[in-house]
Amino acid sequence: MRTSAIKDLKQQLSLYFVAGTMNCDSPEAFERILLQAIQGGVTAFQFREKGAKSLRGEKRLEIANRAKQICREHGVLFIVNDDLELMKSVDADGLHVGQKDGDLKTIREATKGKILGVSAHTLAEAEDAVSKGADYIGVGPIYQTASKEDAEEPVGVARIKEFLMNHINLPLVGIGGITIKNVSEVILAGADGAAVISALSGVDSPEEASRKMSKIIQSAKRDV
Ligand SMILES: Cc1ncc(COP(=O)(O)OP(=O)(O)O)c(N)n1
Ligand SMILES: Cc1nc(C(=O)O)sc1CCOP(=O)(O)O
Ligand SMILES: [Mg+2]
Repeated sequence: MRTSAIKDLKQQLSLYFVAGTMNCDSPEAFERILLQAIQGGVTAFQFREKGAKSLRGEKRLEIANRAKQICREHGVLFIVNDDLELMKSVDADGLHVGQKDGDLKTIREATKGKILGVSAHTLAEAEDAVSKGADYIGVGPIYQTASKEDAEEPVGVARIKEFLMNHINLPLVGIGGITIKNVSEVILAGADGAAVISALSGVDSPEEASRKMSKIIQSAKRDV
């Protein structure tokens, strides 16, 4: 990736909303929440339709297409979680994979021309992701999270600082337990963005929460 493209991606990942219909009361609520969160300032969205209550088949494809449409209309990056075939079917901007989602070299080959995000919990995983051509890294869980059943132990913002001290220069996105109250700490530690599920999907006003979070992130970025 060119330096200017990395800089653009760092900005585009500032407030990264991750969600699926199972994080909301219904598919209709999912669309409404996504739109409101975008209106408040979300800059990237990851379609993570996963787990027991998630949609399958045609319905899943339909909702993914609608979410992509909403993102495109508002200039928001649209990333698909885990599912390469779905990413291709909806022509998303990219794919996000974790350490257990397959061989990274093969996934990189299959996502040429798309943004590839990779989760890293340790420095060794981050270095591996860099060497295999990831475009950004999701680091976490920064704090305790209730949104992911198989989450690792929290690593704290120290892990972000460790990556930076060891010259991991890709865009870094913190994830896991990030809220309005602690997001500034994540950005001040050096992350380029914050990825959240419950802070935007589990609130009365996703627009207001998103607006507040977005302001805090932009202001913390000026202080780094
Ligand atoms: C931005 C971002 N960072 C990390 C993750 C977690 O990915 P993974 O470890 O593959 O877990 P699942 O989300 O697939 O359950 C993410 N999704 N997004
Ligand atoms: C999807 C996901 N991945 C994580 C990781 O550590 O890789 S933590 C997480 C859940 C984030 O949800 P919330 O913002 O509600 O804590
Ligand atoms: Mg995954």
